[in-house]
Amino acid sequence: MVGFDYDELVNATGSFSPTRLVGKGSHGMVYKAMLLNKMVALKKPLQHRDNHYKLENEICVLSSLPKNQHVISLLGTSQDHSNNNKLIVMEFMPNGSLHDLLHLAPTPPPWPKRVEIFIQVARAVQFLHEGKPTVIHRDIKSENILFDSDWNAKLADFGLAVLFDSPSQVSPPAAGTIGYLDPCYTTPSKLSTKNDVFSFGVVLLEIISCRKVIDVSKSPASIVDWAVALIEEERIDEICDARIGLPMDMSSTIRHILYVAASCVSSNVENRPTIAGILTEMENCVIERVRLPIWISMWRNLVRRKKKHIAKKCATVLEQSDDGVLGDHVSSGKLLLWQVLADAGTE
Ligand SMILES: Nc1ncnc2c1ncn2[C@@H]1O[C@H](COP(=O)(O)OP(=O)(O)OP(=O)(O)O)[C@@H](O)[C@H]1O
Repeated sequence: MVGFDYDELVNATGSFSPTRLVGKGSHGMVYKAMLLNKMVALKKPLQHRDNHYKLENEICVLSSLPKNQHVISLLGTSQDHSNNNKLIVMEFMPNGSLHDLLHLAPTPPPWPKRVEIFIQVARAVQFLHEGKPTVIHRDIKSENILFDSDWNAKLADFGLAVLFDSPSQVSPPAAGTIGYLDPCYTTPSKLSTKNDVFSFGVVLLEIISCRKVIDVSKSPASIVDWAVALIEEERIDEICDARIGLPMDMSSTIRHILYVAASCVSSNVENRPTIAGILTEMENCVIERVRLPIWISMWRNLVRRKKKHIAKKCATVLEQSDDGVLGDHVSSGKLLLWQVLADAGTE
């Protein structure tokens, strides 16, 4: 890991100028800066002792991870020798967060993009849960899913993450963000990968509905209570973001993903799937969807050929018929048939 010169970072951010500020969390401010001809993001903790611990923890977890395309990359750190303040230098994510995309962007994301995001975030979580040691993120939420320049999703903010070596290790106090936090995670001993699975399920519901995870103007206020009741009653359409129509060929995929989400947020921890199980389910239903257009096009070809065949037969009969006997009826019938033939040829 690179150790950056603190003064160089101060310079690169214009002394932490507000014009370079790209985000603010409850623990730190994030600035963009040009370093070695590359745009990077710098995280500076807010002045509170706990925030420095969180930053140290984030450095410790991120530096223990191998590179992954769906997890934010740590580029280095820096230390202000006058007060021991640390800074994190990480890759810059220019396209904002999933939270902004869902709740602030003028145009809602199309359904195939939403499915791509589910899978990319699931891959990030799988990488953490199946690594050695296992990492439990503890703060999976739409604000912590950021987009790179190609709109690939990456999981960020490892301030609360835990390196989970064995179930007997001393766990930190339960923590997370209200709305995403597993209600079963009430004591340190309840820490498990299933806490992340719960939060991931909430993110799935948020992506599909674009509803705020806690909306006090609605009843029920919690997205989980609202969506699970609708899923149980098979009222799937009412959950889907109404600003953008759900294409027919996507409806079974989204239905399937809603079932996955419902199992992730199950109040019985044992009933929740592992992230590997979730990923297999999601990838299977995407493969189904990709297969569908092949069947549709085969079916359409068959219909087109039949239409052409029937139209040609009718045309021959009409050619052979005596226009004089049937008069205008035949002429308009021919016209109609040529229209059918033309349609069959161009469809
Ligand atoms: N690498 C990055 N590139 C661009 N923007 C970023 C980057 N990292 C963070 N941000 C922006 O800064 C915001 C705050 O960052 P982050 O969530 O890491 O701070 P935090 O104080 O730990 O947050 P929390 O309140 O969740 O604890 C993010 O929501 C995002 O908008």
